[in-house]
Amino acid sequence: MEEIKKILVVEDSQMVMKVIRHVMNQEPTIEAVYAESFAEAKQRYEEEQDDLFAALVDLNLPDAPDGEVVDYMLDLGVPTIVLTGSFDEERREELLNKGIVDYVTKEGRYSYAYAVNMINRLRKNQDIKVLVVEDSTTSRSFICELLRRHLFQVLEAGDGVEAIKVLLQHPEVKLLITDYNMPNMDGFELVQALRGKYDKSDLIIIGLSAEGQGSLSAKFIKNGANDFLPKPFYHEEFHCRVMHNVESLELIEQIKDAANRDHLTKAYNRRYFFEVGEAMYAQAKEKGSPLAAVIIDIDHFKKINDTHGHEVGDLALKQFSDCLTENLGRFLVARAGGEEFFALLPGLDNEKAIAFIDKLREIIASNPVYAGNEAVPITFSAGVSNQLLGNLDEQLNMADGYLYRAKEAGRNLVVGDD
Ligand SMILES: Nc1nc2c(ncn2[C@@H]2O[C@H](COP(=O)(O)OP(=O)(O)OP(=O)(O)O)[C@@H](O)[C@H]2O)c(=O)[nH]1
Repeated sequence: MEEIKKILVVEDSQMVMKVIRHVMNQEPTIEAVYAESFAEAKQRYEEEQDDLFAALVDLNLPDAPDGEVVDYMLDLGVPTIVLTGSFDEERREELLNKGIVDYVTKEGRYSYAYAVNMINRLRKNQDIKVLVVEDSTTSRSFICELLRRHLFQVLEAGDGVEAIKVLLQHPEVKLLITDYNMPNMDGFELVQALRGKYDKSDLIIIGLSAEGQGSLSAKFIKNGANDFLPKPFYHEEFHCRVMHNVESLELIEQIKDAANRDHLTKAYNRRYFFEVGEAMYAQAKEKGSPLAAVIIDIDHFKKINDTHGHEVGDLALKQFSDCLTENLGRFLVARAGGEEFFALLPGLDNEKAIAFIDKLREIIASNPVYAGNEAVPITFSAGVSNQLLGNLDEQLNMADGYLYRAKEAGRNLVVGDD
């Protein structure tokens, strides 16, 4: 389950507070702590500081009429979103320069929903790595500061060559922001080099083009960047562009997950298993390297459903699946259907694969599922085949034959080629 993070909301108007509470209550992963005055905000901060990750504060409070609560939060290093009754261009500029995350005018339900969406964004940003590629240290520091303010994990590189090195060390980077004009390898060369390896939906690239170089923007896109941003830009322009691209990537990931993963357990599904597995099979056959195909089937699963109900059955499937995914981490594992799972273990001969799956059998057998306070033991039987006969289907058929023998022999057993 996702960790719940806390946010401090400071607002003196009862009516506004009611709407915010309502919108916040729809967010299961964020818990709000409320304060109605500056004094109360200080108190809440003292109590909750270790769990707080951001604050949403009203600019004008009866005991802090001039935005003192904003300075207080910023001084403590709390990412702060400001709520204000009226839009004031000068004030907005001043606050953004001070280092607030965002500025939201109280204009109705939509603006509170926007603020909560921004809070959610901050929460998710903490897990996203961004690489900033820019040779000018001033400009690089500025961009990095903007990103850090939005809680991204930020990495830096001074040119394209360095960027490629950083990416190799940190393959989990999701967003790359690159300047055009740089020594050794410029922005276009970098984008071209990266697009050979990373798809647009694996790594977002935003190109920056300097003033007076308008045509560079279009060229960035033509070379494979997801987006561009002409310099100089406003804080909000930059953040909106980043947010828009990150949200698109997350949507694509959701679509990929819906296509590739099983709804209940979130493990890969049968379709994905064959898509990736057939390529692994072909590669093993071509290289003559070992590949173990495993079919894992929970024992007497029907009895769990019949005795404890479908909900406990579902819980057992989820726990079982999580345990498989965790222990088979570097291998391909999928829920083939019902209580049956497939796995492919490249690099392991039959003996090693059996030993590996047998260890997993012991782990599962010693981790019961709980139906209330009652421990319900779970065991599985498995068949393991390393015979690369004709295709992956045939290899799985062999493994299925062994699984049948394991069930026949009394279950809670692993059977392989020997
Ligand atoms: N709760 C729950 N049950 C499921 C799900 N998918 C399949 N099942 C149940 O899994 C059970 C599988 O039963 P069987 O194929 O008879 O196998 P078994 O009881 O595990 O017995 P053996 O495999 O012979 O050890 C059926 O009762 C299905 O209804 C699911 O998503 N959730």
